[in-house]
Amino acid sequence: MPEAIISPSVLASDFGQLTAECTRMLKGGAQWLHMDVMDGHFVPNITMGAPVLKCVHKGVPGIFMDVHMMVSNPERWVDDIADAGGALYCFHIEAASDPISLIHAIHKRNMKAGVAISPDTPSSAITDDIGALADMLLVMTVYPGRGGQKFLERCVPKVAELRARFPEKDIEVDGGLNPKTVHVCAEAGSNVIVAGTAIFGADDPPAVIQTLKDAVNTAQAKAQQQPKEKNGNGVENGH
Ligand SMILES: O=C(CO)[C@H](O)[C@H](O)COP(=O)(O)O
Repeated sequence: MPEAIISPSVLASDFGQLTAECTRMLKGGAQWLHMDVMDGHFVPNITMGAPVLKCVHKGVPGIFMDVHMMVSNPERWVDDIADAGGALYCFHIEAASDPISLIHAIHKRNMKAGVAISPDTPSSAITDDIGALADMLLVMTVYPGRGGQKFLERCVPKVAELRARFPEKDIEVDGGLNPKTVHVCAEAGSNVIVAGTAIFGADDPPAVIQTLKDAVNTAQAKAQQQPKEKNGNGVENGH
């Protein structure tokens, strides 16, 4: 099973202290930082772009920037984000005209490729060839555009559908995640947890990071222990 990864969303950070905020999260046990890039077209908000990411990359040695591109024309920014030090380039399937070519372009720049689906997009939009080529699949559990929204539990079945089709891939969830809502996502098969408000707004962010990580590890251990489905004769299927 892919490892539990916590990726705090910088949308909930103090943007005036972005480098220090990212460093604080890594020291607190986070492995990735979720960098929310919004262009005012794909979503009704503007955050930051490659110039800011470049400064963060320079100021935070070893950072893994999990860059979530909430932009139209995601093809346009691959080189800029790669040059800025992006480690993972996640684009929205709704915004991409040729997802396969885009994934190849991302890989060519030595970044991992992520494919995101918004709440109203079915998991089937990630076709077998796209899912097989991507490194990470992102199921949004809020409408992209701003932090602090209510978790949409109706999106969780899509996590289970994707986990069944792609057992080895990283599957990320993003939006309204906290120590209460994480469990349904982890049990459905998500291993990469994005949380903004719940981590940056906490009195003890390292404790929240650990709680989220524990939820994934516990769900994975439970899934591995579950006895295989048995047929009417008490014999395990497949034997
Ligand atoms: O991509 C996002 C919104 O578009 C944010 O990453 C997401 O909403 C996380 O914030 P929070 O944990 O506060 O819900």
